[in-house]
Amino acid sequence: MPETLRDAATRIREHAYAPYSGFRVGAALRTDAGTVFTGVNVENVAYPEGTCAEAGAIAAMCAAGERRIAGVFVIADSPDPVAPCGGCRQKIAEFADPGAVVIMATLSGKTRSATVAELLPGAFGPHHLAAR
Ligand SMILES: O=c1ccn([C@H]2C[C@H](O)[C@@H](CO)O2)c(=O)[nH]1
Ligand SMILES: [Zn+2]
Repeated sequence: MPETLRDAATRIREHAYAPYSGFRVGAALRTDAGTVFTGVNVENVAYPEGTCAEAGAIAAMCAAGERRIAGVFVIADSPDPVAPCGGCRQKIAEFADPGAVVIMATLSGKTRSATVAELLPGAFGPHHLAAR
């Protein structure tokens, strides 16, 4: 049986590097072509230099030459389903249709899902640059 996005995100989360927050996050995305890419948060002693799990998965997708996200799964050991930060919402929106679904989950099994448009209403997009 193929690994689900949940399985991939849960497995990769073990590799998160989060010594400062202790909050380990795993992300998995599936592309339009059906490939799965994963990422983890990678913190740094210079705190603002830390990167999110979603950003890692997106970087892996681009490095592999793929560009379209069909769906995202993100998981953490949180009381409520972990929500992508604002920056990650913008990063996901760059490569996903507004209707693409982002599933947010806790290790304990709670989930919530939302479309990209719901996560980032009124998003800044290419149409804002069109007059240039
Ligand atoms: O969706 C999220 C939310 C938070 N974090 C990371 C950033 C930081 O390393 C830690 C605490 O904010 O969790 C992610 O990777 N993805
Ligand atoms: Zn983020």
